[in-house]
Amino acid sequence: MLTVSHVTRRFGQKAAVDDISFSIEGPAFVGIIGRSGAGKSTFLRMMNRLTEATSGEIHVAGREILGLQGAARRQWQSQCAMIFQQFNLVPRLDVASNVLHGLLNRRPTLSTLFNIWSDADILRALEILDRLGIAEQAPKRAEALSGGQQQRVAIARALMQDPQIILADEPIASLDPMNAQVVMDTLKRINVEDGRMVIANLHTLDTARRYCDRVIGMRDGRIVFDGTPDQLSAGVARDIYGADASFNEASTSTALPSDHAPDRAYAERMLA
Ligand SMILES: Nc1ncnc2c1ncn2[C@@H]1O[C@H](COP(=O)(O)OP(=O)(O)OP(=O)(O)O)[C@@H](O)[C@H]1O
Repeated sequence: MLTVSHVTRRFGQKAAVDDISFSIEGPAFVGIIGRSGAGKSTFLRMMNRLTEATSGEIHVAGREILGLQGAARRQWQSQCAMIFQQFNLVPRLDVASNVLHGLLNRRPTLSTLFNIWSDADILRALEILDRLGIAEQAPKRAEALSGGQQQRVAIARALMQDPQIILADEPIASLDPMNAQVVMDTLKRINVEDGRMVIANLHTLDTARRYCDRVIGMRDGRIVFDGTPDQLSAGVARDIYGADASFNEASTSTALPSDHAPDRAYAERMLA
């Protein structure tokens, strides 16, 4: 269904994503892991056409999507909804309107600007909120909700687009563990119940292991691991995060050697 072929994105001399290729069959839940700067966000943003690729092709259901322009590009963007770490809601707007903004690419700008929605659209937004367990929040301003609730609103907005693929860029990085679990459970439900592909950049290994069918590890713009969660051994994780052999997932920062401290501290956080 999805084939990524030799995709590269350069910023000046630096390749943020460096000639990556992989395929995904069917509605899998795929996690992308890697240290900060590995190229995870750049890849998701290229898929969604928020960032242009320097070279390469991405085929989805036989259609090349990196070359799409104008209306076709916007249509693709609504078929592959994006969820961000910082939710990207309109804070002062009520929850239901935020969800309805998922239709942005599918209707005239003026209607969106003046918040004019059909009864059918409003009903659908409320049904989605109900499905995600936050229907009672519909009239509240988005900014009044907890982080976990806001991320569920962002997922509801994504579902409003009825996307084939959901791209989630560090969807739980700003959440406490309990809210993180609710959000990941929600994404998993959507993946399993609706058959929508989910590709999520994740910052903790245990989340990748728990929720993903497949994990892709990136380092310096390249894919250095592509396998199932049970193939993701501590040694493989060390390679991905650039930590040395003294490293293990249960280690604490005090157990780490002090040279290259920032890198190790980062790797430790990832491995925790
Ligand atoms: N717009 C840009 N201009 C210049 N360099 C960029 C730009 N966007 C990303 N980069 C660089 O590309 C590399 C990959 O960044 P990217 O954000 O994709 O990594 P990441 O794995 O998502 O990291 P993080 O987890 O911190 O978001 C980094 O070196 C980053 O500085």
